[in-house]
Amino acid sequence: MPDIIDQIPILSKRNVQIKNKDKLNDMLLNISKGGLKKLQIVFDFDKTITKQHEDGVPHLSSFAIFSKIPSCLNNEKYQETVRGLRLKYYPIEMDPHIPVKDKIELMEEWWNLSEKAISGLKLTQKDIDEVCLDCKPALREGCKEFFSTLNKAKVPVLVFSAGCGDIVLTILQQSNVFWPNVKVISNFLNFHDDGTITGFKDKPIHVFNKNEYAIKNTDFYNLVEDRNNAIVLGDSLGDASMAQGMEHCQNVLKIGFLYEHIEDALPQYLDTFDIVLVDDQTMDVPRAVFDFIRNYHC
Ligand SMILES: Nc1nc2c(ncn2[C@@H]2O[C@H](COP(=O)(O)O)[C@@H](O)[C@H]2O)c(=O)[nH]1
Ligand SMILES: [Mg+2]
Repeated sequence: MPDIIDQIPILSKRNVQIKNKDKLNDMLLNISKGGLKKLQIVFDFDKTITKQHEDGVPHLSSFAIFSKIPSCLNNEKYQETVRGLRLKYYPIEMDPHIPVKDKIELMEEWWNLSEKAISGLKLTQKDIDEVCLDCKPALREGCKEFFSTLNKAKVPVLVFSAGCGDIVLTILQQSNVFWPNVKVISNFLNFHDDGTITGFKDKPIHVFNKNEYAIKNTDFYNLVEDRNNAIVLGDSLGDASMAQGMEHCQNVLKIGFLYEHIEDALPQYLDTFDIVLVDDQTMDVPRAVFDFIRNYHC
């Protein structure tokens, strides 16, 4: 069996952690044999397409960016509510000692209360455009090049986010990475004619239900029906299940970006992701894996 991992030098870097090299080797071989015509890529957005931190300063999530829109910023009640929610629920989301099954109900609570908090706010797409330009969240180094390569290679890309879909889409557009091959599934806002938010367009997508329920019967699902290999990239444990809704996928390579609680969280990340990137704010490893698949000749 050819040793694929050794043929991708970057996988030997110190911050690249792999629990089961044989499994990864098989996965890389099968995906490479399938080639690009059988491949699809699913990205989480917050702290996956965007960086987790910039010189140690944590990056804003799409909901945090949303809350900086003037009509949100000046709404004391809204600010107090979302600040309190984030203080209560974010530590739970990231706590490596709380089992995922115990987090699900709490994340549902967070997203339902978030939806309640934003209902009644009044804003326009211009507000969203401006706050994204002001906050200008940094994409991971190499992300723009990676998205351009995937577009040229006609590989379908899904950006699957439990964040605020209107913010996510606007950032992708402003960053010039919203290519024709890219689809977004996220919590898009529903508006009254007068610009008042009535809630999310669909059932809330939180970090632990980004799977089949949200992906079935979408444009993306129909687009990738004959693509049975996937690469899934995320920063939260729940992101590893993003391709769960595509049961036709035979090989799902999961790449996890770990930055918080590294020591405590690493064992769980190694059990969940095939490749764990410790404090890596680039797309270097995913691009090297993709290049290997693209150039593979059996
Ligand atoms: N500052 C806030 N962050 C929030 C809120 N609700 C969720 N979140 C964060 O968003 C990401 C999900 O986005 P994804 O693109 O990574 O799926 C999640 O990790 C939460 O921490 C909120 O109300 N305020
Ligand atoms: Mg994320």
